[in-house]
Amino acid sequence: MAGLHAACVDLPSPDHAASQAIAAREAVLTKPAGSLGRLEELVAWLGAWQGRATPSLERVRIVIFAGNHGVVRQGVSPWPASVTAQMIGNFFAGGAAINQLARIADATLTVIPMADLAPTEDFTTAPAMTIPAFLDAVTAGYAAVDADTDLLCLGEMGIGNTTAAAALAAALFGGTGRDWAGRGTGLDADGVAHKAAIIDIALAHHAACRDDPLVAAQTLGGYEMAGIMGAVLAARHRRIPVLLDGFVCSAAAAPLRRLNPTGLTHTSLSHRSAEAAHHALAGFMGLNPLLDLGLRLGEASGAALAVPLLRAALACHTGMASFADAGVSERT
Ligand SMILES: Cc1cc2ncn([C@H]3O[C@H](COP(=O)(O)O)[C@@H](O)[C@H]3O)c2cc1C
Ligand SMILES: O=C(O)c1cccnc1
Repeated sequence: MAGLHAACVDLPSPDHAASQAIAAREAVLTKPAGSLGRLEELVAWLGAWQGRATPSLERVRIVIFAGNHGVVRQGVSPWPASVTAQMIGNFFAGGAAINQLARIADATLTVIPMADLAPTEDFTTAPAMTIPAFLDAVTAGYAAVDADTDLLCLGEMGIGNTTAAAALAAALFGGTGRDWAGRGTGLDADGVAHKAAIIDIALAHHAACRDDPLVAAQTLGGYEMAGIMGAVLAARHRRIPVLLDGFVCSAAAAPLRRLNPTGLTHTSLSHRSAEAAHHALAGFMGLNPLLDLGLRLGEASGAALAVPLLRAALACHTGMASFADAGVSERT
């Protein structure tokens, strides 16, 4: 854990020369200054992390980490844990939402089943993972990042993982089950109240884990969430920009932000999930979602949907004429 902790604290910075070159070009394009709003910021962000004055979106990769959760036996999801493996089959067959969105995004899709889909321990009674199993999952996530990537989109599949994400968010940012539990895949109000109570039992049982973000992730997270954290860390070390998906993906990355206030500056939050606590979580993490479409799916769907937006931002930046080239008068 000490080695991982050090790796999470010691992080490279963005390439300011690249973002300055992008800002300089942006200033002479045929539009009022700043009129493309966040699209302009996105291009500067891509370039700063890629270390290129002309960012590229040739190699966009989507990676979904999948894992199972012992806490499902507490009745926190309306769906059986078997759906995790069945959906992996669906991903490979091309039948899931993410398959369609990956095609639209012109991105490769990789699905990584974690720990042979063995469930974590039920965290109401024991830590979700042992420390070695947690570190193995983080390492597997780290290794899943191809250095030859222009943009990494992350997502997850794991029945029960909105409960793990809520518990982890509570441990990292405070509050109780009621603050963080949401409907997930379709719980009713009674179901959400039960889920909140289960989270409170876990928080009481593992009170000490609140002091250490990595221990919180090991105790309350899951294998696929540890994989996401490892992938976000690898992307930072390799200076690859990352699009995070929804509530679960955000919670999985959150320990990096708690360990280093700049730990997620190479990430962008693709969307605000309909999972109620995502708005608060994004606020604690200093992330401002790009899209707000009422999605509550996970499986990297929001991240994939934001890729065409980034492509649009980049097309404007690279394709627009300057005032001088187009013969358009500049502001008086
Ligand atoms: C068919 C199906 C496809 C999914 N794709 C993503 N999820 C999403 O729902 C799960 C989390 O919700 P909860 O905590 O309520 O179980 C995760 O697998 C997440 O990726 C799905 C869920 C289902 C049922
Ligand atoms: O936003 C998410 O990550 C999410 C929401 C509901 C179900 N699964 C995932």
